[in-house]
Formats: sequence, structure tokens, C-alpha cells
Amino acid sequence: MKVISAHAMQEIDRRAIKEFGIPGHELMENAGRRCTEEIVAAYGGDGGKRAVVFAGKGNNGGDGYVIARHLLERGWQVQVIVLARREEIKGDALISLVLLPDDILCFCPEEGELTSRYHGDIQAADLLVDALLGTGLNHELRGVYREAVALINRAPGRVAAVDIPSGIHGTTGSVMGQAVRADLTVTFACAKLGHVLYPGAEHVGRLVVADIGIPQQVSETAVGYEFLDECQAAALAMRRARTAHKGNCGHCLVVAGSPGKTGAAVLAANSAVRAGAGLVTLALPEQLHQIAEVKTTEVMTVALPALENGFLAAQARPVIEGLLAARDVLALGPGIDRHPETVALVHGLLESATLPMVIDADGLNAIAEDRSVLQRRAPQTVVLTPHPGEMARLHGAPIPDVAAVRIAVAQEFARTHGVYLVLKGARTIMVAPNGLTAINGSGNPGMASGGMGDVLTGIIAALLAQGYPPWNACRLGVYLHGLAGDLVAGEQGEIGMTASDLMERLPRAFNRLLNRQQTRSLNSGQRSII
Ligand SMILES: NC(=O)C1=CN([C@@H]2O[C@H](COP(=O)(O)OP(=O)(O)OC[C@H]3O[C@@H](n4cnc5c(N)ncnc54)[C@H](O)[C@@H]3O)[C@@H](O)[C@H]2O)[C@@H](O)CC1
Ligand SMILES: [K+]
Repeated sequence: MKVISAHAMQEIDRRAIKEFGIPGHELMENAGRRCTEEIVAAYGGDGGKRAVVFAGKGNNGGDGYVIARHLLERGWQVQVIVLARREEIKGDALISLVLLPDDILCFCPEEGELTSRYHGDIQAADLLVDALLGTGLNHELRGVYREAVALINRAPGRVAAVDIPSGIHGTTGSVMGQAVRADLTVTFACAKLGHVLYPGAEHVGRLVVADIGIPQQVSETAVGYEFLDECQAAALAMRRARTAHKGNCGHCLVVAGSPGKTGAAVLAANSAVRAGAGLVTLALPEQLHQIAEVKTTEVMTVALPALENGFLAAQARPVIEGLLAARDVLALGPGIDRHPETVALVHGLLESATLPMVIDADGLNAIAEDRSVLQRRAPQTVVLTPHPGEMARLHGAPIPDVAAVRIAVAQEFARTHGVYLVLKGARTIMVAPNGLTAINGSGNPGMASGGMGDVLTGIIAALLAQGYPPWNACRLGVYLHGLAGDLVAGEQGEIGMTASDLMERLPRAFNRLLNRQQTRSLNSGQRSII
């Protein structure tokens, strides 16, 4: 599903009106009619129900007037509360307002009056229509708007939001002080970033994207982002040839681990096995070699030169380079810590290794110490998988500053340094070096526990080793990781989920995507490939 920013939607509206000559009030009429159809389908079309429509002073409110008119025609009892003075309503919204009977309109621009005069009506409504603010939201909610949102959220009736729940920023998904919690949101032409990014995504309820007559060439050419759902992820999964053997399913080298963090190394290596790599070698500090031998079965292990304290030494570089000659992908960083010799090793490998690399954890912190190493690197595909803290270090800014604009930060970093960037979090962001951007739709808060990142590193490395193009490996890998987490949550709940639990579900997650492909081809009348 394509998602766009609030600004891109304003541009779509502008082009539809200016370049294609579609009158704005016609778009508003279509928007209001489509909202009404969805409301009636969800909450009943047989009349006799009560609706209170909350309208702001802009065009979102205008959509609300159209909805009010259509609900009246269908026999609903309707009251419209406008949070402005009548003379403040202008343009297309005014065209829709004048079509409403005066006796259902209340103008309520001042804080306090709403609660004192309309509390009873609001409590008695079967449906509250939130047409306060849409893509024009540009500052925190205050005064009577804040009061209205609180009243809507406390009322027992169902809530239908027009375009986006009021108070949610259409581009960042943030709550601007206070925001409506809707049961149903009907948006127009395309979903907006604010519908899928948290915390906005939790306010939307069921999302319907309605066609309001905007020409396809306008909405298709708008700059957008890919929201990765199960259907799109399934399309990325490749079936294995019946003649496959371990030699052509790729060999991953995982360089990881330091004292106290053998688990990170083992998780990354075992996850590469579970994500389908033909062969996996785990190379780790010599002091940890025996432990890794005990904790792994399918994975081969190699002892690397290490300092006395067990951190990877610079002399490990020629040994690793020797191993790389017969490997397809290098996964570097889980649990390696930040010793200066280890940092030098990461820099050295970036400069010499010419095969695809997935770099995580302290591998990223090593890059953050000298970002210019990314410019000096040998020509190779590099996938970086930071969490917000690592992203902030890479970017050189405090975490809250990065969190507020995470998509923009990820895009800038990926473009500037020519890397694939996977910025982890609720709704992981993926960016290709050319700026293509995807937002992951799978996963749950149970995955907020240690080791999950190591698993993701192993998955993406395994997909690259199996021949997935890097952009597909990033998107499929991230989706599979979240889907495996969702499978764990479905079986045992979110709390107490471990990275090992998730890793064990990877084959099932993969299989679910492949089965979905098969169902699709059966449904479309094609012969299934069994
Ligand atoms: N031609 C178009 O542009 C169309 C627009 N449509 C609707 O119009 C909406 C966009 O309309 P507008 O651009 O008029 O914007 P909105 O109706 O979202 O709000 C804009 C008004 O609210 C004020 N405002 C912004 N933030 C506020 C806050 N926190 N508290 C109080 N007031 C605040 C602004 O100063 C402005 O007066 C869309 O979301 C959609 O619902 C649809 O009718 C389809 C066609
Ligand atoms: K709204």
C-alpha cells in the first residue's frame, strides 16, 4: 500500500483542481458521500440513529457538512457542532454549509460552552463524526478543539474520523497535544503516513481509503512510501528450486561476540540458518570458541585472534579476509563491543571486503566513530541496521531529535553514504541508497527485548546469501522478523517473548508467505506450482 505525507496530499488536491479542472467542492462532495457510505455500511443505514458531527473551520469541517446532509437524507437525527463563528467558514466548506438546515447547526467557538451546552447530546449520540482537522493541522490542539476531542473520546458512541483522527499529524503520526480515537477512519486517494506510523496508527481504527475522483495520474505520481503488508512481503519471497543444494543457497560469515556477549553471536548465526542460508560460519574471539561450539549445531565455528581480555584484535583481519574468499555475505557486529582494536578491525574490513555486508550493533558504533570510512569502503553492498540510539550516534544528533524526523534522517543517511538503511523500531523504516523508502507493517511490542536485533542481522544476511537483491532482502527480512514475532505473540502472548522464540518461528513465517503466494495464484485461476 502506498502512503504519502500530508504535504503530498495537499499537492494532489492542488493538482486535481488546478491542472485537471476538478472543482474543489466536487472533491468535497465525493469525500463526504464516500464517508457516509462507509458509515452507513458500518453502523446501519435504516435511519433513526443519532449523529453529532464535529466540524472544524477548514475543509475537513466541509466534509463533515456533506456527511451531515447525507445522513439527514437517510433518516438519521443529526446535529452539527462547528468550532468557529459562521463568518469564519469560507470557500468550499461554505458551499457545503449553506446546504444544511439552520436548526441542526450550532456554532461554538469558545472553550467551555461545548461541555456546558452539548454534553448531554454528545453522550446520547450513536455516532460521533470527527471532521475537526485533517491535513491542515499545523499546531498543537488548544482551547475548544482540545475540549471537543476530550468529549469525543469520553462519549459512549462510535467514532468515525474524516481523513485522519483530529490531532494526529498526517506526516509524522505524532499526537499534537490531544487526538481523537476513532473506530473507523475514511481517508481519500491514498493512506497518509500518520495512519501507519505510531502513535497515530493506534488512533485510526479500521482504515478505508476512498476514491474521490482524483485522476490516477495525479495520485500515482505523488511522492510516496511503501507500507509493507503481508501481501507485498509474500510477493518478495522466492521459492527454492527443487534441485537446490547447500552450495547454491549461500554461505554466510558472521563475525561477532565478545566476553559476556557470546549469545549475540550465536543468535545471529543460528538465525541465518533458520532464514535459509545454505551454510553459516561463525567467527568469534578465540576465548569464546569452545562456548560457541557447545551452543551451535549446524553452524561451523572459527576461532579468531583476540586480545587478552577477549575482544577481537586487529590481527583477526587477515584471518577474516581469508575466510571471506569462500563466503557470500559478511554479517558484522553483534556483541563485538567497542575496544579500539575492534573498531580498527571493522574499519579495515569495510575498506577491504568486496562482498555484501550487514552491519549491526557495535559494528555501527565503530562506523559512528568515523563515518568517512563509508566513503573509503571497497565497492560493496552495505546494509546498516541501527536502532534509534545507534542511528542517533551515526547521524551525530541526540535521540529525541532523530526520533521526531526518523524517516528524513534515515533517507538522508542512506543517500549520502550509499547504503541500505534499516532503522529499527515500531514500524521499522527501510531506505535504499536511491531514496526508495518502505515502512514495515509486521511486529509487536513483545519484540522489545534483547537479542531481537541479532536475529534480524542473521535473517538479512541469509537472504542476501540466497541471492535476494539487497532491497528485497531488507524488506522481506524485516517483514519476516516481525511476522515471526507476531506468530509467537499469537501462540503465547507478547510478554516474555525471547529472540530464540522468534528465531524458531522463522521457517513457519517464511512458509506462511509462500502459502499466501500459492493461494493467490489458485484464486486467480492459475495453476499452482506445487
Ligand atoms: N480540495 C481539497 O483540498 C480537499 C480537501 N478535503 C478535506 O480537507 C481537509 C484539508 O482541509 P484544510 O486544508 O482546510 O485543513 P483542515 O480542515 O484540516 O484545517 C485547517 C484549518 O484549521 C486550522 N488549524 C490547524 N491546526 C489547528 C489546531 N491545532 N487547532 C485549531 N485549528 C487548527 C488552520 O488554521 C485552518 O484554518 C482534508 O483533510 C480533507 O478532509 C476533501 O474535501 C477533499 C478535497
Ligand atoms: K478529522
